Amino acid sequence: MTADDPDEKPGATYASPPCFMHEVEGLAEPTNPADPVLWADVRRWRKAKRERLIAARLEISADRRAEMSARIAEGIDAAIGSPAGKTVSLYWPFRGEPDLRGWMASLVARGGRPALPVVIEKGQPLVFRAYRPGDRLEKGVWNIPIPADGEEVIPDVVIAPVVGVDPGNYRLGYGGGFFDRTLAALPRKPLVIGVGYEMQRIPTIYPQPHDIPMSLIVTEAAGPA
Ligand SMILES: Nc1nc2c(c(=O)[nH]1)N(C=O)[C@@H](CNc1ccc(C(=O)N[C@@H](CCC(=O)O)C(=O)O)cc1)CN2
Ligand SMILES: Nc1ncnc2c1ncn2[C@@H]1O[C@H](COP(=O)(O)OP(=O)(O)OP(=O)(O)O)[C@@H](O)[C@H]1O
Repeated sequence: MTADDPDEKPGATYASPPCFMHEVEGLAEPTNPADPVLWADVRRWRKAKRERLIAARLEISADRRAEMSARIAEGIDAAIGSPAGKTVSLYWPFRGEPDLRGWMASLVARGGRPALPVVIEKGQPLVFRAYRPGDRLEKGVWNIPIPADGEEVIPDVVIAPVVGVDPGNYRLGYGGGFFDRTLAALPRKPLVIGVGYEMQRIPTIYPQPHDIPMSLIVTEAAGPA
């Protein structure tokens, strides 16, 4: 492995990696939150991994992304069955995420209740607002469109777009910690479906104590796993 290896592990960019880093790889237990040095390494590694994964995702053609989004929508249907009466949080796609807005319309047609996540404040949990295609949107944090008027709801199902995902169903997101913080704070845990492309699967995100695994993952290749 060289310092340029895209799969380098945390610390690998140093001439002398911190001596404990070899213990991280393959570690089944969450690492120690009280160890700030280790977390600093993981955070640095995640930032670099995130950037590479987002760049790779944006290189996929829009047509191919649309095809994969359609397969993912089928996989979600297979996973949740009838959505009638269920509140399902989706997301407004950005940075090449699967576009499930067509599926959102079919959700409404089948009696489901879509919602979108809203960042109220950095460092705080997300809230979810009811949203149906055509409802008024406004610009939220990072310019992500959010429902302007929707009532606040608690979702039964949360569809979470991943930047990366590992075999333990741990999600690498954009680095705000929003989904983890939100799941930790919700009164009842929803079914959390991570969605992404096969190319976003990675061997580990180096899960930390704050990382909450998703219930299942749906990609273009396979249904629920
Ligand atoms: N489409 C979509 N909407 C979503 C999410 C998502 O993952 N996808 N979210 C899921 O959580 C929330 C937004 N989360 C975000 C978290 C961080 C950044 C962001 O730009 N972060 C900085 C770095 C932050 C840091 O490292 O401290 C950046 O990339 O420059 C953007 C959105 C709610 N809405
Ligand atoms: N339940 C929580 N309580 C307090 N802080 C948290 C919680 N969950 C995550 N965080 C903090 O959020 C920050 C970012 O976490 P992480 O790298 O896991 O983000 P992410 O999952 O990639 O981002 P996102 O969910 O926004 O897409 C970390 O500093 C972490 O400590």
